Amino acid sequence: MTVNTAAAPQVAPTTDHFGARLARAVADRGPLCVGVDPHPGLLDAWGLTRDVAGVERFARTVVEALADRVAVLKPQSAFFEQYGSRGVAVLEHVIADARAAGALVLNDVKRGDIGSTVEAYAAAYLDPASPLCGDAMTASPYLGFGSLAPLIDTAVANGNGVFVLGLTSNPEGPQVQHAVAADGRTVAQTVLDSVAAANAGCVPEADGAPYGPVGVVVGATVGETGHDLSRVGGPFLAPGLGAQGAGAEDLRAVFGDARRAVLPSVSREVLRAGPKHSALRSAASRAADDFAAVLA
Ligand SMILES: O=c1ccn([C@@H]2O[C@H](COP(=O)(O)O)[C@@H](O)[C@H]2O)c(=O)[nH]1
Repeated sequence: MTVNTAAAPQVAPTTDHFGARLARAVADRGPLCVGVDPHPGLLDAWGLTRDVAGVERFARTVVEALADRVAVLKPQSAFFEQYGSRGVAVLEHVIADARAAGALVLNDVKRGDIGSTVEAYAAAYLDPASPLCGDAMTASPYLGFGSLAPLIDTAVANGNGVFVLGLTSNPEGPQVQHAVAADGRTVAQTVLDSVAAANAGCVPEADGAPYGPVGVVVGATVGETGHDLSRVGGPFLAPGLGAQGAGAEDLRAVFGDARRAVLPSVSREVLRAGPKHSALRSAASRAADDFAAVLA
């Protein structure tokens, strides 16, 4: 199936769509997304070694503590890739174990390239034949939104999702994302509008899914930017909470009425409570309560 990102992709009728799975997970568990980011500093703090064994112990602990209770786990691929093939093998287990325990897995890989290469990324992260396949992945639209068509196509065909970088949480983001394109829109607004077009018609009424398969990353740190978030039709991933300085109230300022579709995402804020399962669970539960008051 070929997806024209300017028009609505055809939805495979027999698939359990990402939007429907996400809606169920959020209804059962709340919208919190917790990152699995085995930072070297966190390995030290947990008394683990800075090697693949330490990363494996760390990631296994996070999955054991949280995969049966949070809606989404988001492994940060970079922290696994830095250990080469053995690190990637750990990531494969994290994905399988987290999904088996009921969490949706969002692979934070931020991939983007020319379309023919993007096809291979789609096969790696969105096709169930791959051991790295999760429920969704992050993607960079800065080779042009249309270059992501193979990702969206593969996601839709397999009932998975893609989260496209829109307004990232880092201070350097606005240099590119706030730049004004020839038609007067910012680069970020063109991304938001392209996501809206890709999602249009992709919300299968029968599933009652409130989300299309294409989400957007909008950092909780970005403040009121004047971008129109109202027509996206997919979920928002909101990193930048906790360690990067944003708090629950920032979600209201950044997302306004769109905040009901937000998945607040925290990594270090929860992970530094470890390694005890009970402490990780308490930290995740505190964060969830904090955000719920604003997102309800
Ligand atoms: O705009 C973005 C996109 C992705 N991230 C990723 O989220 C986590 C944030 O970690 P914290 O410890 O909660 O700061 C990390 O994996 C980033 O690569 C982001 O921060 N901002």
